[in-house]
Amino acid sequence: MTMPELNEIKNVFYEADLLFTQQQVEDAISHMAKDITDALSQLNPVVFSVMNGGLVITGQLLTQLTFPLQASYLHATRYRNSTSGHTLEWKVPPMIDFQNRPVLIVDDILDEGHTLAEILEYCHEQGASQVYSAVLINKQHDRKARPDLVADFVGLQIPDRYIFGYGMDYKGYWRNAPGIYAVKGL
Ligand SMILES: O=P(O)(O)OC[C@H]1O[C@H](OP(=O)(O)OP(=O)(O)O)[C@H](O)[C@@H]1O
Ligand SMILES: Nc1nc2[nH]cnc2c(=O)[nH]1
Repeated sequence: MTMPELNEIKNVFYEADLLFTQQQVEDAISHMAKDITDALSQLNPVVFSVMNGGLVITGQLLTQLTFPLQASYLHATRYRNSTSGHTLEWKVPPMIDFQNRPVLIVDDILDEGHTLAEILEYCHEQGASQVYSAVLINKQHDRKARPDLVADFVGLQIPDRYIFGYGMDYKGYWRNAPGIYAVKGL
């Protein structure tokens, strides 16, 4: 990336609106961990992180889930480093066999929900006994892939803005931002 583009990346961070601080996000993740523990601690689940965005939330959740589980990842993407969605592309399918076992899919954001809906359907088709979903962020608007599409465990609600931080990117950058930020004007 050339310098002017890197300047754009820096400016996006400095001009963004902070929607949730690091402390608020950490509190939300702890609440999710408690609810997930109540629901799944006796079920020996397989937990799949949806790469790339699920990386940070999954890492922080896992150390608060102190019961037997197996953790792995899958990689499905719809946005490909841009700010609008395309068709879902499977880059890495799940690599742990979850036949007749409960599955928990962990992702950063439920926006229109096409990504999550396709992953959940795939897990049902492949023989999971139950399929649960956890997202750090639910984006509030009326463009969901299905009107009834909600995740089982949700950390925070946001308005209809394009956000980054805590695993979510702006043009491939700022997944490392320590809070939830909305891009100015988006
Ligand atoms: O609800 P939707 O409208 O389907 O969007 C949500 C998905 O979009 C992002 O992934 P993206 O495809 O950008 O890949 P990434 O995880 O590598 O950022 C995010 O991590 C979710 O998986
Ligand atoms: N980074 C990021 N990825 C998304 N994928 C779907 N919605 C969003 C969003 O608001 N931000």
